[in-house]
Amino acid sequence: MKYFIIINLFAGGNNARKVWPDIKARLAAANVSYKAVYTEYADHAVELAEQILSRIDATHQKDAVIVAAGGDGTLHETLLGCKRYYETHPNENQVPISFLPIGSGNDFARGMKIPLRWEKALTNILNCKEPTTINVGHYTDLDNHTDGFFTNNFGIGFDANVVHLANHSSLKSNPFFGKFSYMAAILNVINNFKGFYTEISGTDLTKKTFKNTFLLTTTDISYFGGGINIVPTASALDDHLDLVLVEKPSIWQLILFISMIFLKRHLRLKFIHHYHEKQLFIKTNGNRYGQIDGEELGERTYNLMLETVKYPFWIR
Ligand SMILES: Nc1ncnc2c1ncn2[C@@H]1O[C@H](COP(=O)(O)OP(=O)(O)OP(=O)(O)O)[C@@H](O)[C@H]1O
Repeated sequence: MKYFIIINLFAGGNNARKVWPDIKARLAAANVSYKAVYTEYADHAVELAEQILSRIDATHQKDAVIVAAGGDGTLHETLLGCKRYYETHPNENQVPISFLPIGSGNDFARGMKIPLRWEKALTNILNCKEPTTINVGHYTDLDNHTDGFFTNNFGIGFDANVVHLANHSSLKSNPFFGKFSYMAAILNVINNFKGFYTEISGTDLTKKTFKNTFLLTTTDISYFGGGINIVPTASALDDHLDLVLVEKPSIWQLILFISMIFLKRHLRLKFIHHYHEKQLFIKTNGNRYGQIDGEELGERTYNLMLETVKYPFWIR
């Protein structure tokens, strides 16, 4: 096999930069044929994946693997680049994507049971013999006719507000307080969050409306937010998506919600709604923050159709 590695050295708060020399040494020791390319700016992995695919000739498409080495954001961008390439080259064999989790959250690795230690994850990649087809998330914005993909989740509301605030917090770049930026953002959002109106419907779900939505996450895997087991039964191996909608809780309900997450019983709470659907429609009012696979989407309104589409992965 020939491995094309897209590495984000900034992933995991520079963890990737620290472990990369060891990864290269391991690849050299195992006499692995690979080519590494480095992301130089945000979204660069999209372009790098497209460039790699455009340079692999037809005879080598069956022996090639693209490895996203970094966090969930690097994997997200790599998938987007591959999907965009095959939109214009639909008759080519799809080169599988693999994931070496050396980022911070690594939710995709948790969800797909990819070892979180890079040594083990790399061994699995090198021992893998065939691709596994995964059902990744696909969304279409019904207002402006754009679309995109996600390996993990598409969140509107609480989680997206936290990602936004933490990313723009002055604490984040502080060497000592940086690690508290998410905690500070969570407390801030809990204090100031205003619930929003949502309409949802699905393949087997007639329209439901909620006046005071707090968290609205469509997930393809069981984890979100860097290790929170939001839907323990969710799986990217089936062709369904799971939607979790939390109505704005009181402080006591919030404490109950958090405690029940640890017991994996939070989906039974009456202010939490869980749907497992092949296709979902989501409409919200007013400008709201969104996040996809932990990457900020900015503030906007949403009129979405979500479903899964298939892509080969090189993971087991
Ligand atoms: N050279 C670069 N300079 C600045 N940002 C970069 C660069 N390369 C990649 N990025 C951006 O870094 C961001 C975070 O990357 P990534 O998600 O891989 O790591 P992480 O945030 O540590 O991990 P996780 O998402 O699993 O928590 C992505 O938005 C990506 O676009």
